[in-house]
Amino acid sequence: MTSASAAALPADPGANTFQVDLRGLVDLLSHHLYSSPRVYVRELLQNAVDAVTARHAVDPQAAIRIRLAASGGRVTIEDSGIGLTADEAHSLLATIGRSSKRGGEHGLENARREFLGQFGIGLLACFVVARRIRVTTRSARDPQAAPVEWLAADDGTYTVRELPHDARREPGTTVELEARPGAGEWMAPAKVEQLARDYGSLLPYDITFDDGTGGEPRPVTDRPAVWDRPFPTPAARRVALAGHCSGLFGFTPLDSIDLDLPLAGVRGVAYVLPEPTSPAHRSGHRVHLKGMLLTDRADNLLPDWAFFVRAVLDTDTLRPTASRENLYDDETLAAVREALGARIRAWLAELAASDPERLAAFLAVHHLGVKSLARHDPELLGLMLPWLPFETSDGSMSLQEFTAAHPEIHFTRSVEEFRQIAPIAAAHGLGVVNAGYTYDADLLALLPAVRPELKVAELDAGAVTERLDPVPTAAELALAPFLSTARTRLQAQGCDVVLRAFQPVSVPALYLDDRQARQERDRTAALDSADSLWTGILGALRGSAPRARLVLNHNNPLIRRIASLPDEGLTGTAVESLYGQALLMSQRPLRAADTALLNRAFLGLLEWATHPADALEDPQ
Ligand SMILES: Nc1ncnc2c1ncn2[C@@H]1O[C@H](COP(=O)(O)OP(=O)(O)OP(=O)(O)O)[C@@H](O)[C@H]1O
Repeated sequence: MTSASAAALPADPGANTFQVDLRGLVDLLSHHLYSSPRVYVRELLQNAVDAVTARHAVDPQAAIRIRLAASGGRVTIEDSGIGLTADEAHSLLATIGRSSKRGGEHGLENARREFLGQFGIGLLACFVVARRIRVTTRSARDPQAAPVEWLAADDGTYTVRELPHDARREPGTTVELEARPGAGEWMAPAKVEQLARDYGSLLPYDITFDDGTGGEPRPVTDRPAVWDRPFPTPAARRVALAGHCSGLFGFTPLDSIDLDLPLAGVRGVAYVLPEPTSPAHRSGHRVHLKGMLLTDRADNLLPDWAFFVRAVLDTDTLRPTASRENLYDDETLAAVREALGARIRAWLAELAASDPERLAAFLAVHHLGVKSLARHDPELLGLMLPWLPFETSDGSMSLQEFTAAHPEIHFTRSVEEFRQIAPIAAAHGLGVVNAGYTYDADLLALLPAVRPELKVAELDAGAVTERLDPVPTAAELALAPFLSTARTRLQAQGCDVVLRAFQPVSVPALYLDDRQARQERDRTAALDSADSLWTGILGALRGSAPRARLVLNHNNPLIRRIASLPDEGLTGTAVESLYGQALLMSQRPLRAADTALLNRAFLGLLEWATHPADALEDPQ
């Protein structure tokens, strides 16, 4: 019996060798490196595939055979690969971190190009589920070498012994695992077959599975990948891809996008999700590395904006992390990510040019994703302008349609502001776009870069007031005393009062302001609570910016009645109430002064309404 740690002899006889506690190491792997014991099936398949690849390089005529079997708490995998001599078994199988696949002039690079394994820890993964591993092997490189049996236990001990020549006549390797107590479920035939298919369906050699019931072995591999299969028509291909997607991801895709980057050795497909999904949601993509499934949860494969697809692909250039469960985030991955993003973007452009109906169906679900993408891509925005929906004062439509009627676009920054102003602005011929939704303000800001003839401006109080019909001079003159009372009353709120006639008649007053007016209000509020130094500075800044305005609607009967009230005190209270109501409708935040005014006006009206009738009569 030999200790695993003793296999690596120190170069200097005086030096000591690290001791490895195999159980501790296996615990570390199973709890901190691998996400699940299931990876042992992948490691077995991977070693068999690599062994066959190595055999093929020295003996291209050799028959290729990889057979996986499971029954009675044991899993066996047999390959017609390169095999091992007794010395190799000592040195490679029992030395953690040693791999034959990094040999040669270009070491690691070589391993990555030709083989799936490279780290020299794969076999250890089997100890996560097995208490004993038995390898019987015969070398193809050294036909004179006897077959070898390597037997290892999870306490870190192993034996190597040579077998008689007829114990194994053909080169190749058989690895047999015996389940650890409690790990039997991972070696149940159905589980092993399912895992083998999941990991190995695209591996480059035919692999079979035998469940030990005496039936025909079943294929594990299913090649070529669906995206590489020939189909009689594009429609037949579409149907096959849709079926593949629902089997793999559980949804029927809206469409599929071929992901083909020959230079980067990437082939695959991105399936468009049929339901809207949050931009914050990161889809898990399935990545195969030289056929072997690396992960079904890759979240760094596509640009963030491509959250509306789930991809499955096979690549031979990207690198795995040591757990072999994710992609190593290096420059190659960044370049591939960008190129895949460009591919998805090109698909969008093709759709816009050739199949508007499908594009419309896609945008009905995923316009948010496309908007997010177009924010940084004026060309794409230009391309999508006829299609991307916006909420406007003329209804939901594309900006292209909207600008045909309104070469000057006014937009509101909040949904509330839009709800309040848009119907009134629209009734007076002003085109307003609601930029309160995600990304819309960014897109409007980018619009002039795409269509320089368009004017885009934030909706301001002045622009709206200008569009509302002025009141005839005679009427305005007659109401001058009322307007003067109203202005005096709202002076302290920093609000002007104007009289206009507008639709709808039911709205008595409109509270309008714009960003500058808001800033001015905030400055005044700060002034009220500032100490004397700041009072001076803030005070010096005050006054030049436009103020908010309360636009009273001369068409509204209530306004006309209030304007002709004989009692100046009651008129003031009514004006304050109108201001408060319009302010509430605008959903602007209330300052302390506004809350005080609302309180005062409300109580004043209650006071008036509940006053005894005789008290209303002239005390004279
Ligand atoms: N079926 C096999 N046939 C021939 N040699 C094998 C076989 N399985 C393992 N080996 C040898 O044992 C070595 C160690 O295997 P192990 O699975 O631990 O690591 P690896 O495959 O080299 O790298 P990784 O940790 O990335 O999987 C391999 O490099 C290979 O030389």
